[in-house]
Amino acid sequence: MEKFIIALDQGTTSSRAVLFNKEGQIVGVAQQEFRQIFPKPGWVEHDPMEILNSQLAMLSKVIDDHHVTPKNIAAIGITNQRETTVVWNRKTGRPIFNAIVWQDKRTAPICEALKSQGLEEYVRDTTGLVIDSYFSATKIKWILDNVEGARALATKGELAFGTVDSWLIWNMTGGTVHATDYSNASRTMLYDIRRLAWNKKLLQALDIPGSVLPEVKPSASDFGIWKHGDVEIPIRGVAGDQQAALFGQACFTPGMAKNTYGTGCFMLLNTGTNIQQSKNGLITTIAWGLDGKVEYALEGSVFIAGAAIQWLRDSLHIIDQSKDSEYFAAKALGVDDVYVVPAFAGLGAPYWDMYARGAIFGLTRDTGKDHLIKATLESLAYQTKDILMAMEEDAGIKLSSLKVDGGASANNILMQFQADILATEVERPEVIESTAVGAAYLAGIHVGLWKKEDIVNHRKVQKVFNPAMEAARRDKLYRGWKKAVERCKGWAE
Ligand SMILES: Nc1ncnc2c1ncn2[C@@H]1O[C@H](COP(=O)(O)OP(=O)(O)O)[C@@H](O)[C@H]1O
Ligand SMILES: O=P(O)(O)OC[C@H](O)CO
Repeated sequence: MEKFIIALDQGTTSSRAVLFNKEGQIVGVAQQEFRQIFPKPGWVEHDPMEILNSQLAMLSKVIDDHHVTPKNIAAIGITNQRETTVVWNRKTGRPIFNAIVWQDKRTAPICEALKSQGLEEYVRDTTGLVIDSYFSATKIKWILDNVEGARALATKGELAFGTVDSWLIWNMTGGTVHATDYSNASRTMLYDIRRLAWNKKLLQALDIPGSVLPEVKPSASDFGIWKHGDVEIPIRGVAGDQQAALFGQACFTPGMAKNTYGTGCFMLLNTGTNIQQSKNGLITTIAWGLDGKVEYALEGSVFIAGAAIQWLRDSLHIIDQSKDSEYFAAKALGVDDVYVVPAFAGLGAPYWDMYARGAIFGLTRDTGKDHLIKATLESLAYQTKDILMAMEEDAGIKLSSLKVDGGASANNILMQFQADILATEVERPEVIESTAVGAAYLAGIHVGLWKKEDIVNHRKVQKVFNPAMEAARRDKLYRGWKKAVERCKGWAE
């Protein structure tokens, strides 16, 4: 009997369901974008019901489109935009507020209060993170403090918090399972990544009752059953999207790294069972819990990457589709004077500046749309260079090749510029949906369909981009970028 696995990839801008056959090949994809809500400058929200409905619609669509008999689907794996915070009423099942998205900056004052209590080192040691509005903790507090009646309900144990994986699991299991996995828990700024437990001191500091929290499980384990009519499919794999991509790129051993170009850009380096702390502005995160152990990664998180291309499309209306950026940027090749710093949501690693804001530099009378598009694309590569330099210094290694994936890695001009500006080979696999691959394999491994090593055998390289830029030009360009970043810092303070 033909067996399938479905990965649900709930990203920042779209919900995708990806159907894999037993050979680990993608045989179907259903995808739907959903609304980005920007109520105030610096605020970013999603409607949790839109997240849920679009994700379930894509799950049903991929099954229907490919005429798969549901009983042939061995398991579902879930991977998700991380940190994004949903709080819902356990009795009604309804969210009490919109999801506060990872990019949202409204909780910067709560972060400042934590810093002034001298908690920075404690947070780093315990959770592996820096104090920043990026993570879930301060978003939960904001909802409890600002939604009428929320705190009273929370105190009575009637509210549940979840990252998007938990929200989907809760709904798919009819409100019977309130759970997450280690990789997602490690993004809340409430989870002790050494002791593998929720941290009481941080919960107290933020006045968050422990009763709202989900159970934390290994990334390949039993997350309940999706019942839909007479269809029953087990949910057996869960991981945050960036950790899932690390898994999907088969970065199983310490020293292996990948960089995913989605809405943001996230480079993760496997550090095995070693909890490595960064001296250069990176964070420490749980990669996954598998085979009875937890493994860790160093991460460089860039907040705005593909989102900057969407800004060209949706706000400036100078491209119709993201992929058109390649065509227009090609027309401006050789013109290097313009820089776009897309600090629309502050700056993440290695700068961690919640008050930085975006800017365009180097405009002259002849600057046109093509230059702006090229500079925006290049900003993804410059931000990646910032991260790679920090990571190589932290880990004391020199990457010979960077494994890339995610939507924007399809862009050849960007990938060539990436290789040039890093002076490092860039390797793009045939399947750039590594996130979905990772989630599918976590589920497939748990139901015995695959072994970890199968990913290595199934993974194929599609193209290698070799660095071709002269060192002098590369250094000059990167100096320009650093200068531009300096001028964006602290803008909204
Ligand atoms: N050819 C392309 N060139 C540049 N950016 C692209 C291209 N294709 C997609 N993108 C960008 O990549 C992002 C989508 O990638 P995806 O991996 O689906 O992200 P997410 O999981 O965050 O929703 C969007 O922000 C889009 O603007
Ligand atoms: O939506 P993506 O794929 O850019 O991922 C978002 C990250 O998980 C945020 O930490």
